[in-house]
Parts: sequence; structure tokens; C-alpha cells
Amino acid sequence: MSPSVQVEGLSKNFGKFTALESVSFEIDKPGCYAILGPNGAGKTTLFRILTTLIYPDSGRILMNGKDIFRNKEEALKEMGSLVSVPEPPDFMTVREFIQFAAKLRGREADVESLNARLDLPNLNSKCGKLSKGQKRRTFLAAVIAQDPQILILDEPTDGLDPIEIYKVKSVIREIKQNKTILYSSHILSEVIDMCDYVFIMNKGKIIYKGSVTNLERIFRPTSVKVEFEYQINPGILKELLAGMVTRVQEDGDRRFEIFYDGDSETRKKILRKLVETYDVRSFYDSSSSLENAFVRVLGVFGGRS
Ligand SMILES: Nc1ncnc2c1ncn2[C@@H]1O[C@H](COP(=O)(O)OP(=O)(O)OP(=O)(O)O)[C@@H](O)[C@H]1O
Repeated sequence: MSPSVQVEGLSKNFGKFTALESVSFEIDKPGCYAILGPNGAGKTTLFRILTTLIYPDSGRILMNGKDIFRNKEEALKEMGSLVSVPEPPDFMTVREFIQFAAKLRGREADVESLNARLDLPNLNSKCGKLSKGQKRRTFLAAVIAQDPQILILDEPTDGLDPIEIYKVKSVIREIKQNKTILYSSHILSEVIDMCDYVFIMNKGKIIYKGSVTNLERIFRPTSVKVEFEYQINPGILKELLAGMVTRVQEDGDRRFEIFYDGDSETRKKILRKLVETYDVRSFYDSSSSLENAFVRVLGVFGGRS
């Protein structure tokens, strides 16, 4: 049976501040599910509730059909988490901690394989002597050694160096094939790279739910920036592209931003026409930055103050 997570009408206030408001979603297939949102959106609050570190004011969560607040032990049996910067105990070695974590769930840890995949620090080092990134990878190795069906990972790459990020991402890509991973991040490009489905949060609410492919399709670029080898008459350029473009805007000396309907065929026609007529120095999607797309999602669905 596939692991499932159901979140129903979750709300959480801190005093008068509403951190989560009626958050609901359902997951019933393995894969990597991103909770994406800017700082303060409520991601960590949601993850702390999902792991019962704190309790909601209302709503319920079912993991594999079991209520995590009413039937905690049963419901969390198949869940492993990396939330709120956990640290392995100082006095244990890396190997001991991973073996200990696995034993808690009745599993045997394959420490050597985890070491090869995550490039762990010296297995005999005491955890107290590790750097922040090494501690995080050791903790992640321990969670993976427990072999849970559901993994809750709150910004797992936060504070890691590029090589560590690469290792962590490879492992997550590998295990998401048959597990459910809830993965929070504020980096859209990371989510596009890793995840299959995305929930976008802003100001305590989920403002977008959809596949990552759909998100890319909706927020595909709708303008290109072009630079010519020499100065171009804007009037003639507009005439040349008439019928293909919605607007042509001068963008400095020899540079223009050309707006169109976002269709890839139209984009090809524009490029062909320009190259046939002029010497084009560069041509690229002006809003191809995924971070820009994120800002647009917030603008379209969630407002932004
Ligand atoms: N214990 C608390 N007491 C009061 N306010 C809190 C508490 N925990 C969180 N908040 C507030 O709730 C809001 C959501 O915080 P949360 O940490 O869930 O956001 P986030 O999306 O994880 O942000 P980040 O990406 O910065 O980690 C923030 O405005 C935060 O200040």
C-alpha cells in the first residue's frame, strides 16, 4: 500500500498572529512533494505540527489513515523527520548514532552504503566534533537508515556547501521512487529540480497546488530580450514583428524586450525573423528566472505585502 498523508483544516495561532489558516492537502502516491514559500510563510510551523513537536489549534493529520494526535505511536511508526535543525548526540560516534537510530525502528543500518552515498564524516568521529553540515548529513543518514515510508524534511540543504547539497539531492532523488517525501524550501529552482508536486504557501495559507510541470507551464516566459550588433529602428522592428508580438519595448542601446503570447512556436517565429533580418548578438527569455516565476505565483494567487 502507498504511504498516505492527509492534512485537514489545520490552523495555528501564536497569540494574535495566525501562522497557519485552514491548511488542507492530501498525498496518496510516493514521490517528492514540495512545500514552497517565502520566509515566514508557515512551512516550519506546518512541519513542526506534522512531526507533533507542536499542536495545532484545529484540524487533523492522518498518516497512513491514522490520526497523529490521537494515535501518535501507531501513526508516526512509518515517519522519519529532519525538522528544526536536529543534532545527533555529542557523545556518540557517527556510526553509533546511525546504528542506534536504525535499531529504534527495528532495522539494521547499512552504514557503509550510507557513507558511500552521503560522503559522511569519519564514521568513528564523535558527533560533537562535527561541523553543521556534517551533523545534518549524519542526521539525514540516520533518518534514511530507519527506512520510513514518509520523510518530512524541513529545508534539508539549508547551510550545506554545494558538494553536500549535491549529495543530499542525489540521495533524495533515489529514495523518492518508493517513499513519500515532504520537502520544504524557499528555493524554487531546487524544488523544480527535485520534486514532482508542489504546494505553495504564503502567509499561512496554501495558495497553489499542482505538479511541478504544470507550474512551469503556467509560468512560462512571455517575453524575450534581444540584443543586436548595431542600432535598430524601433518602428521598423515593430513592423517586422507585427502579428507575432504584443509589444516591443526599447531596453537600452541596441537592446529590446519583446512581449508575445508565451507559445514556443511564436517564440521560434520571432527568433527566425530576427535572425533572417539582423545580426543578433543575444536572444534569451527575460523572465526565465524561476525566482521571478515564484514572485509571479505569489502575485497571481497569494498577494504579497
Ligand atoms: N513560537 C512562535 N511564536 C510566535 N510566532 C511564531 C512562532 N513560530 C513561528 N512564528 C511566526 O509564524 C510565522 C511562520 O513561521 P515559520 O517558521 O513557520 O515560517 P517559514 O515558512 O518556515 O519561514 P522560513 O523559511 O524563514 O523558515 C512567522 O511570522 C513566525 O514569526
